[in-house]
Amino acid sequence: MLEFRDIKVQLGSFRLAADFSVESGAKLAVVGPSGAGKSTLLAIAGGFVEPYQGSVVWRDQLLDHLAPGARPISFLFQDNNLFPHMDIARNVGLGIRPDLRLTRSDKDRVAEALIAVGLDGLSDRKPASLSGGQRARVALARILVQAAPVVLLDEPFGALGPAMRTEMIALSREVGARLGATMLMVSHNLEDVAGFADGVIWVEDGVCHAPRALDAFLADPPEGFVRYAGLPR
Ligand SMILES: Nc1ncnc2c1ncn2[C@@H]1O[C@H](COP(=O)(O)OP(=O)(O)OP(=O)(O)O)[C@@H](O)[C@H]1O
Repeated sequence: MLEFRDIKVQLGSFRLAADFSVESGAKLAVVGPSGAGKSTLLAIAGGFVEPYQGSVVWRDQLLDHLAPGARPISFLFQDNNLFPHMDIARNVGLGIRPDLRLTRSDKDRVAEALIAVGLDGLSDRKPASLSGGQRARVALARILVQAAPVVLLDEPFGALGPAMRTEMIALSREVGARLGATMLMVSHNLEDVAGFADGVIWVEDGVCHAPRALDAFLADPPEGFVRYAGLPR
């Protein structure tokens, strides 16, 4: 279980509270108006934003004093975080060892991950020579080799067209299933949310609300979501 235990943060005049837990293996969408604090919630879990109160807990272990790199968490951002001067295999290998001193078995893992995301045969290419969708696959291959039990995705496929986004959402779920990972994805795209998530964390007015099952959330959404999504009342 991933717990946000009575968390409170303040960034300038912006305040955010979170007090709930996420079941292991859950796939949740983090949804809310622009500026509500969705990215901030992920940053709290990742250790990039420090709460002035409360704790982040993973499987009963307090993460508060761990640096971001020491937490059991992988991140996927829209820019995919790829290094332009390194080929695809090295970009993925960084997920195993940042100094890239890869053993034979590490290299095998990289090759397997590239096959799993559909990039077999492209390991020597540089990111600039790939399409946006292929770059997203590289980032997902890195998530696979990192094998962290928690994966946080912040509007990861916002720059892709609709069909490619749908494909990448499905692949993300597949990657998550292979790892048995707990996943939180920030998205403004309700089709992506429906394709990805079993549940929703609604963020509004300084509060990250406890996850609710997607069906229950959509059947009885908060008033703010009705406005946000432009749903008929
Ligand atoms: N380092 C910071 N210092 C001051 N304010 C900050 C800082 N980081 C974020 N904020 C503020 O916190 C609020 C929440 O930002 P956040 O990026 O979490 O929102 P979001 O819901 O992810 O928005 P969007 O959907 O537009 O990406 C915003 O008002 C933002 O300006």
